[in-house]
Amino acid sequence: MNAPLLKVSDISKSYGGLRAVDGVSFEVLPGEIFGVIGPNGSGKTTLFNSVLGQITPNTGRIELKGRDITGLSPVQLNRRGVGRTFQTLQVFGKMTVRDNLLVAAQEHQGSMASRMFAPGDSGLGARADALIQQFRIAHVAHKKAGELSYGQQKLVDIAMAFMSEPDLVLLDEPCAGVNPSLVGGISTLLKELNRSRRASFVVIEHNMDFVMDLCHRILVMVEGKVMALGTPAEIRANKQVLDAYLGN
Ligand SMILES: Nc1ncnc2c1ncn2[C@@H]1O[C@H](COP(=O)(O)OP(=O)(O)OP(=O)(O)O)[C@@H](O)[C@H]1O
Repeated sequence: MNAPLLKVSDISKSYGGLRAVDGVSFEVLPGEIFGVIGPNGSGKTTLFNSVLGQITPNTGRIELKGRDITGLSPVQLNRRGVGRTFQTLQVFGKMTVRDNLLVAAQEHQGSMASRMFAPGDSGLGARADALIQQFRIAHVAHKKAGELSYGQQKLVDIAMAFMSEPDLVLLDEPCAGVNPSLVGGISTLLKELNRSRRASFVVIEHNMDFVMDLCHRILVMVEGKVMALGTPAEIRANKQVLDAYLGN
């Protein structure tokens, strides 16, 4: 069996008396698209932010390729091959699409200067151009990102996460606010990136059709705990999960 790419063991995080994440463990395999679903407030984002070094969990251990990465900062994680996207867009509206990609790579390398000055190419132009092709945004590459539709900006946002050539990308609600007609396009793109770059994903998403179609395995969180973990078919057939979603 494949050694896990990401191993999350017994993560807990409390806010006052509230156990937002309560003893969660799971593994993501190389090349896997792993979904995390659950009702609002079930702890998905807190779990994500614990894995990504954005918050410090009270307990637990996180390993990437067998090495302990618990407590590393987002920049340190990025250098080890972990990327992320946020629920809200991170693009800089006044910069062109291509410059957004160059800035993202430079920030991943720890430099903030490119946000204040014109971004240098630093040999990253070819990488940006390849992503622009792959994301089918060549026709808008030299437009200011703020002039694009929300859905197109979302594509730029996702492309930015790939500038550091990550092995693992955590996507926080990639379909939120996106026109339903573009959701299929995002799914196709993620499948393509998974195949062509061997990138693994952890995806938080409320759009159930999207998750069921895209993910190899799905973790269901309820009240900070793991309620179920399995293939889309197993999750669909799980009565406990159906009850949690359909409100009993
Ligand atoms: N910084 C914080 N301070 C206090 N409570 C918090 C904080 N962050 C999250 N919580 C609480 O922790 C619980 C889990 O929140 P979290 O945002 O992780 O859930 P979620 O599953 O991502 O929800 P959603 O689907 O709405 O994004 C919620 O009850 C939330 O109010």
